[in-house]
Amino acid sequence: MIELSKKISTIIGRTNAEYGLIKDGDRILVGFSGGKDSLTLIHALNRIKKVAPYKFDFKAVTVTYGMGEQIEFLSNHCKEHGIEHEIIDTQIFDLAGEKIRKNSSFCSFFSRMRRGYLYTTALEQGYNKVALGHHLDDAMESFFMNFFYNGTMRTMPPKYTADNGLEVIRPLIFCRERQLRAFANTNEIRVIGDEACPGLRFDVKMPHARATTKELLAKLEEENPKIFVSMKSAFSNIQLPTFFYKDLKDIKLDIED
Ligand SMILES: Nc1ncnc2c1ncn2[C@@H]1O[C@H](COP(=O)(O)OP(=O)(O)OP(=O)(O)O)[C@@H](O)[C@H]1O
Repeated sequence: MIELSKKISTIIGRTNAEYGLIKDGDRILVGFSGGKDSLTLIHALNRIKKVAPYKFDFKAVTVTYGMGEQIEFLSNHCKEHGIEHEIIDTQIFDLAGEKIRKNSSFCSFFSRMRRGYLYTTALEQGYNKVALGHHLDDAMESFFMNFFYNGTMRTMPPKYTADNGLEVIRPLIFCRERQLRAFANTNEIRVIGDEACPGLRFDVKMPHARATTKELLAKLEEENPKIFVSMKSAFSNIQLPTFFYKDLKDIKLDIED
């Protein structure tokens, strides 16, 4: 029996209600890497499916990169818990070797390619939503990485509509990473960790921006335990006219990288 903490259930329930993430009749394709985040996501959706007054379907989909990944245990895990699972085998890894220039960001390359496969599968199989396992730490790290290194202020919305019409939802966006780690540990479920990151197999320097940003935020949180509460509320309290725009019409509205 899977134990999902009251805290996680409450946060996801509230996010779902406030942002209208899951609706009656939805068919949701869930990106399931096998990591602790998307693992929590599939179990949270399984729980909601059992108790919600509305009906929806979901399927966990794992994209492999053609690196000889051994992930049958993920299918077994899903089967054990009555969760539909599909593995999409790709050759993204080979393609990456040709496409990625030394020191360019392979993380975003893999993420874009993977998203392409998830979208195509969702559209081909009649799913209307794609769910991803990003959490609050991801949103904050992404914001500060963009702010410090890419000269832009952007993060990850709980819900948006992609150009192809699919709605992308992030039910865990207000959960803290440590809560998701605790979920996997408490339930003693085998997860795939950072060692599976395809970037580790390339002869290039790993990008340090994420690690540096993570450390910085952890240090700041030690000094100010409420920092994530403040950052979270700042994300829906943006005072645009106080920035350096000559004309607010210049604001870009693209959501995806
Ligand atoms: N190989 C994959 N196949 C399908 N979906 C994936 C895959 N890798 C990542 N995703 C989806 O994209 C989300 C964000 O990916 P990212 O690589 O940032 O994962 P993460 O922060 O390590 O999370 P997780 O613990 O779920 O792996 C994941 O939570 C998952 O929903």
